[in-house]
Amino acid sequence: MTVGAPLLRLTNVSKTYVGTNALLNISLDVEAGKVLCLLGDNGAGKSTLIKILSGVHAPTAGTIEVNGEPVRFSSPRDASAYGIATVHQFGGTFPLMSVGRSFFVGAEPTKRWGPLRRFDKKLASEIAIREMQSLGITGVTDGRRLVGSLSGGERQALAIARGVYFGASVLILDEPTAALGVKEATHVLRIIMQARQKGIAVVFVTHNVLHAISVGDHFAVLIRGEKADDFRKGERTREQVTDLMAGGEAMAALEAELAEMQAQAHHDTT
Ligand SMILES: Nc1ncnc2c1ncn2[C@@H]1O[C@H](COP(=O)(O)OP(=O)(O)OP(=O)(O)O)[C@@H](O)[C@H]1O
Repeated sequence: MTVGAPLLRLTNVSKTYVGTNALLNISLDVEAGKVLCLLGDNGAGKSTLIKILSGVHAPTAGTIEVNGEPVRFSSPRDASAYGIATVHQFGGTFPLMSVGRSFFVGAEPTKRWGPLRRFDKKLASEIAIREMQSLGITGVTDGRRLVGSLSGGERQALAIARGVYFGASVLILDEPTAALGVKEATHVLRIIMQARQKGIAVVFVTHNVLHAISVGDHFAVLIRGEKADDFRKGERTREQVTDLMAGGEAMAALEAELAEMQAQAHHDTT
């Protein structure tokens, strides 16, 4: 471990699929107790970056360091052994599993598994419910409920609670607020802040500028696989970020076209 090194550092990371440069020379630092927002429109390379960080894909070029030490993740298990937990968009894919069981599924038996020598459903349920409640989710009181019966926000909370409980130092959240209503999204944003307060590094992947700005400390904007901007809280306005993501010129062209259509409609009715 190198003193002062960021928890996770990417240097000039690129990923090429056949015929596509999905990522080109991405350098990023992920710091403990901070929220790094990864912004980008469809196809910008966000999922590819998540796959690299979570050990699903190896980069074609570039280096990854954890606490200053170069690493190579050859599987998601490798990344998780380094404390990197990834929460996918719908908070996990076990709709027919109980909340209690899904909380412990795939967990490393050596870590917090100790008291559960054989799977103890009652205890697993109690722990899952307690951990969700500690993140302010009070609507789920029975760990026997099926994951599929939880709301989108509750599923996200369950997956985040699980990451926190099993000692993640980096939580990667893939579009955690995308499918949620305003109230639930707000709750998930609050949970992100709680994880940050616990000293966890959060990588919040989103295309929602408002959500990003409300919780982010550090921001990177991806456009067609390249890092188009990298800034800290307060250094850009919401409009500046939205314009950059939408591609300023494309937006101006659309506005001009809409104005013309409106003028035409006005002309037709008079
Ligand atoms: N397995 C693959 N093979 C070939 N090209 C791929 C593959 N996966 C992604 N790509 C391409 O790489 C580019 C980046 O895709 P990626 O899925 O990382 O973007 P994204 O920002 O996550 O988009 P979205 O928000 O739509 O999921 C796109 O042009 C995509 O078509």
